[in-house]
Amino acid sequence: MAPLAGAGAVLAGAAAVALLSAALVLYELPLDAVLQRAFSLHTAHSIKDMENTLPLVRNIIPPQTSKKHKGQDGRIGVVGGCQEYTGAPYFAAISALKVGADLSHVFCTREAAPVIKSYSPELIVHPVLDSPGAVHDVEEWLPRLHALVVGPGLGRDGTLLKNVKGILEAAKARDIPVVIDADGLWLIAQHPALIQGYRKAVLTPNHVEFNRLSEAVLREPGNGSDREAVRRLSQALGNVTVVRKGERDVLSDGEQVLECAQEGSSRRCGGQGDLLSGALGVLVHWALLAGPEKTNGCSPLLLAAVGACSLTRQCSHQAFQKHGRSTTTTDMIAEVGPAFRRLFEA
Ligand SMILES: NC(=O)C1=CN([C@@H]2O[C@H](COP(=O)(O)OP(=O)(O)OC[C@H]3O[C@@H](n4cnc5c(N)ncnc54)[C@H](OP(=O)(O)O)[C@@H]3O)[C@@H](O)[C@H]2O)[C@@H](O)CC1
Ligand SMILES: Nc1ncnc2c1ncn2[C@@H]1O[C@H](COP(=O)(O)OP(=O)(O)OP(=O)(O)O)[C@@H](O)[C@H]1O
Ligand SMILES: [Mg+2]
Repeated sequence: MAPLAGAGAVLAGAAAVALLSAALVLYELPLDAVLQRAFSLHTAHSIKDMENTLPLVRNIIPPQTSKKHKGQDGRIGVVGGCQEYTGAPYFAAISALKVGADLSHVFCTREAAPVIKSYSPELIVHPVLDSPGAVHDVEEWLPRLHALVVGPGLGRDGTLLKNVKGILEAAKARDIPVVIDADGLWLIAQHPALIQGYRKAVLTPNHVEFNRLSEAVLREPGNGSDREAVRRLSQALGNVTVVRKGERDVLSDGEQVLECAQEGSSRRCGGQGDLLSGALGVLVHWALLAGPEKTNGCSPLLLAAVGACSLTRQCSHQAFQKHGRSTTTTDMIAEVGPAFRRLFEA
């Protein structure tokens, strides 16, 4: 059970109010889910403050019918995968499929491709990222993709980062939603203008990545416990959605600040963030497709982020119950289906 869930819980958290100068409302949600919504005084969302968020996430999930064709529920591209890191792009791409995307592509370096292919026949793997024509090669696929997840296992090689810069510019020109994670965030810290004001971007920094971005963009060290810091970073980037992962995930579009404290686990094995970014790729596509009547005026990207954060933590919780200390990200991916059903379809 999440620590703040309690009987009839609709409380104001006084300390948090003081800290945030904001209203903090706790909801008791089904399945022990606790999501806190905290809004800055600069916005007036009092009615929305009272709403639960998970039901809105449920609203954006496309119905499964026999009338659809392959690809309709999502064609996602993951940009990452190099000599050192082949697991991360695999985790992101397979998670996108397990959440419900129909097709999942990986754009990686030549030598990473056979390795990633060998993990799964379900992924479409393009060995293009270190080729001279990388930007052009990926650009050819962009019209067929609904969202890009940029960064898992990318590494920090200068040539690769230059290619990814071009790919990001091409994705923006086509208005394709992008989730930026891991070494993609390293690139953004070097070139914040790349993403400045692009409202279809979500950044998913961990503790270290958040601090690096804060230093680069705000010239201030990120304060890990300060929700305002997440809002400030989002605002400074022109309201790009920021998801700071941690003991609690803090999410902001520069106006609203949400917190996800879904019960996860104490296991901190690598790859959990990659699962989150892949899941988010699909959910961002679904949320944008759903339209305002389904999202009830809430930011679709924030809703998608709430969905991905809750799901990742629920996967962690379920996997840990079965495997304890030996839990790995592969065990969490096996829980995506059951966790999704429990959170969003029960
Ligand atoms: N199987 C695979 O292929 C995987 C590949 N991956 C890929 O690896 C690439 C690099 O990504 P990354 O996240 O390891 O970043 P990086 O800048 O090297 O920092 C790491 C260091 O930061 C610290 N640290 C981290 N969290 C912290 C915290 N909360 N609080 C405090 N400190 C914290 C900690 O340092 P410590 O101080 O413990 O030595 C940690 O060692 C990227 O491409 C990614 O996608 C991963 O996705 C995993 C699975
Ligand atoms: N201290 C914690 N307690 C509970 N859950 C956590 C904690 N830290 C992170 N998480 C959860 O773990 C998941 C991944 O976050 P993390 O900070 O490990 O990302 P990451 O470092 O990018 O992971 P990766 O190893 O994939 O790169 C998120 O769902 C986050 O909510
Ligand atoms: Mg990561």
